[in-house]
Amino acid sequence: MSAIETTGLTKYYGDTRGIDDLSFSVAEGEVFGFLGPNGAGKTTTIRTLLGFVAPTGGSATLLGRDVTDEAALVEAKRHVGYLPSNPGLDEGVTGRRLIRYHAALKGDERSDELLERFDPPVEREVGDYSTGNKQKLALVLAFMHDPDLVIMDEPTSGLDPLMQERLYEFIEDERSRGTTFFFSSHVLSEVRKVCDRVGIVRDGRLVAMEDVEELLDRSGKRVRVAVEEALDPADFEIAGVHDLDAGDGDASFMFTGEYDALLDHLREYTVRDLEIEEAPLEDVFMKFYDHAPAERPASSPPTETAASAGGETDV
Ligand SMILES: Nc1ncnc2c1ncn2[C@@H]1O[C@H](COP(=O)(O)OP(=O)(O)OP(=O)(O)O)[C@@H](O)[C@H]1O
Repeated sequence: MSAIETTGLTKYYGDTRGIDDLSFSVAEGEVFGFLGPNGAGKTTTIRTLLGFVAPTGGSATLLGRDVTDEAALVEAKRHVGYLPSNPGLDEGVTGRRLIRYHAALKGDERSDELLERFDPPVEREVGDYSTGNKQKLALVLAFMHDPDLVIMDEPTSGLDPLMQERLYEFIEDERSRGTTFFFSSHVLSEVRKVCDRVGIVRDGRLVAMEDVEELLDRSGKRVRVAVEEALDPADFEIAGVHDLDAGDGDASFMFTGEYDALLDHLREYTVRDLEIEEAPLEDVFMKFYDHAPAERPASSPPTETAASAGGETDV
């Protein structure tokens, strides 16, 4: 069984396209990153998966249960954690009180451990919390019932670098316990760090689905070389050289060829400096953002009228 499965999932808000014809699956135990520029449809996908808005077309299952079937969705959500991008927490109560409330709703398997890990100031009223502290409390609430699948909408927004690192470590630990993650992001470095696979959405459509390691392997390495001699582009007519920028005594390019051939070639020069590094993720992903073909025109009309949105509640 897939943790998440969508088939032709579509959501229009009136005439405005949210997502169109999304089909993908997330395997159990996988950490899946859902990437795309602003307005691409990431939040709409998450809200549709969680039943906060009804799809206009297509279907989706969470942990094998149809998200448009209310009873099935309630059952699925007992095993699902959700971290919204702006957790709308009740501001007039203490963090401790909210934790107790959530414990009564969905159970509490591990709030003590999570509080130790994320350390939000639980004795204070949530209204006095900083954005980062709200996010820490939201993390405790999202994980306290020990969910099998966790859906997170831009989880690191609002966290300082130290807390971001702590969250990445936590995701790693959870992954080794078999928890499945689906999270949206536009922070490319975090995708590199924690995701097994990424789906890239643009203008409401899925434009790529990639294994992160394979994607980086295929993209090759960035090479920078400085030599004593003057250089021109003809000096780098070697198989596997792309995006060449050759200056007077230095050159930089993407390389997908054989290293031996490159090193043999460089031996003809007096090399002053040589750097070979992983392709910058920005370059790798931007081509999907900018050039990937959309399957249909951006303004194609919905086939059915938008269904009414359900109320948004935490799970
Ligand atoms: N409630 C709504 N009513 C009307 N249009 C909406 C609504 N929510 C989203 N949209 C539209 O749907 C499209 C997808 O928006 P969505 O918020 O899902 O994108 P996103 O990828 O999450 O963007 P961001 O990274 O900026 O959060 C956008 O054109 C947006 O304007």
